[in-house]
Amino acid sequence: MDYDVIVLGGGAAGLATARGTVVADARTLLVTEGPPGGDCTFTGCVPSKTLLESAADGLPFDTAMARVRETVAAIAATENEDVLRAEGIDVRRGRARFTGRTSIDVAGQRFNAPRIVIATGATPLLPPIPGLADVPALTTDTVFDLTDAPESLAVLGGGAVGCELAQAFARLGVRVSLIEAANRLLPGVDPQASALLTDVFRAEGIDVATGAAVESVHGDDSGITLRAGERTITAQRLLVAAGRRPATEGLCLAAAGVATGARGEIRTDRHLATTARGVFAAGDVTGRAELTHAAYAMGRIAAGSTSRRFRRPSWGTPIPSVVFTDPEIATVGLAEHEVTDLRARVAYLPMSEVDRAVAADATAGFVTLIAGPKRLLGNAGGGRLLGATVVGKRAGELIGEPTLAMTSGMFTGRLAQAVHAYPTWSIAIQQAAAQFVGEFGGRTARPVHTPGADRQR
Ligand SMILES: Cc1cc2nc3c(=O)[nH]c(=O)nc-3n(C[C@H](O)[C@H](O)[C@H](O)COP(=O)(O)OP(=O)(O)OC[C@H]3O[C@@H](n4cnc5c(N)ncnc54)[C@H](O)[C@@H]3O)c2cc1C
Ligand SMILES: NC(=O)c1ccc[n+]([C@@H]2O[C@H](COP(=O)([O-])OP(=O)(O)OC[C@H]3O[C@@H](n4cnc5c(N)ncnc54)[C@H](O)[C@@H]3O)[C@@H](O)[C@H]2O)c1
Repeated sequence: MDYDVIVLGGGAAGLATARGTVVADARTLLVTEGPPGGDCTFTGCVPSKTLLESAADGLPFDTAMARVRETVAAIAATENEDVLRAEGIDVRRGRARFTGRTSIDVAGQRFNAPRIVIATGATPLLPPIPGLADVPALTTDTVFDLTDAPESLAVLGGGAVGCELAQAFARLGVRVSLIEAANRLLPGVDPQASALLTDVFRAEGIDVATGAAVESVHGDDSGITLRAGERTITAQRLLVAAGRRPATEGLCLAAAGVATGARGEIRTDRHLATTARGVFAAGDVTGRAELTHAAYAMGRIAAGSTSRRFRRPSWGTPIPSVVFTDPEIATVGLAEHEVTDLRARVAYLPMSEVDRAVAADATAGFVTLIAGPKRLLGNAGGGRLLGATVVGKRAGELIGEPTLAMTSGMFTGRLAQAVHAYPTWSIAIQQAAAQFVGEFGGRTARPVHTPGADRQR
């Protein structure tokens, strides 16, 4: 065999896999069509967060875009082909396809290895909306190449991409319409977070349409018109942010015996093994959690799975998620509307009761912690944490503590017991957790799904 492990795809998942196998002394080949770094570095997290930061700093559009290009280049330089080769990873640029369970082809050259890890990511999804394929729509693959600000932008899809980029473009002076088919923005998060973000967006001048499934699109370079039920939305440019689909096209998965699921995702077990012996998958292509840190975590598991026969690492650790709007929306585990165990309790704390938020005049937001009984111990010590939602200025930083609590399975009351520095934002977690072991500021944890619970807020 040419190598011990071949990794297909050089995004977060592929890089974590290759770095994990090479330190275990496995001869490792990384084949990647795009440059190492993948979606996160070039068309995802890095450009979008730089654009949001630039917009918050009040930079003009062209300066903001220049900062995006500089930041992408700086981060790409930390993981380029030279860096990887210096770490002992063989890198081959090109598109790979399977020719068998242990062999691949890259531009006519064949490589083989007993273990292959598929980490080819995902690509923007263009929904089958009449007319969409005929208009010059932007996606996240192209939007960061803009050099001039459009006068107006219609954003199709109110998920994480749509919300983050709608706010960034609006703050950069673009007239933005945001159109979401579900009855609220970010349909997966706590409904109160969706409502709060909608209010903030509208106050910033974003035209938010929810419950508005786009049914037809037409237009050209000079303008686009979208129809969603009774509504007609026009804008100079259109950004499609309607989700992503696993990138498996042309991989010839059948040649290796790798099966896919209903959404085109590669089917994997908890060790990230596919249906083909010796072939594993990690990252967005598995459809498990489309996040960089999740892709990284999966890459580490896949690397472990390629080298160990027994006690292979498993997927299942709590994965936090942050939407980097202002305010940020950070979640881990369950939101209240997803809880089914009626023994669970909910602690709610509005940011208006957190002194740092008051001092910063940034009280839009809240913390919700959900805790359930521990095995044999019930709710003693506050039970164990099942989930958290934090909405606020630094929510993305605050979600780390609940994630740690869930990962370690510790008593929720420990979050209240640990002394937090005053006046930090993170004290909000301590104040909320205190509600599980007593009363704090007149608040105690309440049962989930209490009739009229919303009125308590
Ligand atoms: C606008 C935007 C913002 C985002 N913001 C965040 C964020 O703030 N935080 C967060 O956690 N996540 C964010 N994400 C999601 C994050 O970018 C992805 O979850 C992550 O990049 C997935 O990594 P991956 O390694 O699975 O795939 P990718 O990064 O997509 O890497 C796949 C690689 O495989 C290569 N490839 C594909 N097919 C082949 C083939 N046949 N042969 C060889 N190579 C191939 C590709 O060229 C690519 O380099 C964002 C996504 C978008 C679009
Ligand atoms: N900060 C972050 O962590 C971050 C940021 C951006 C993206 N991401 C990841 O990237 C992935 C892709 O994000 P996304 O926002 O594109 O996808 P998404 O699936 O989260 O959201 C797409 C939205 O488009 C809506 N939609 C689909 N068809 C529509 C139609 N015809 N009319 C109106 N609305 C329609 C859907 O209802 C959905 O709410 C996500 O899974 C996310 O995990 C993460």
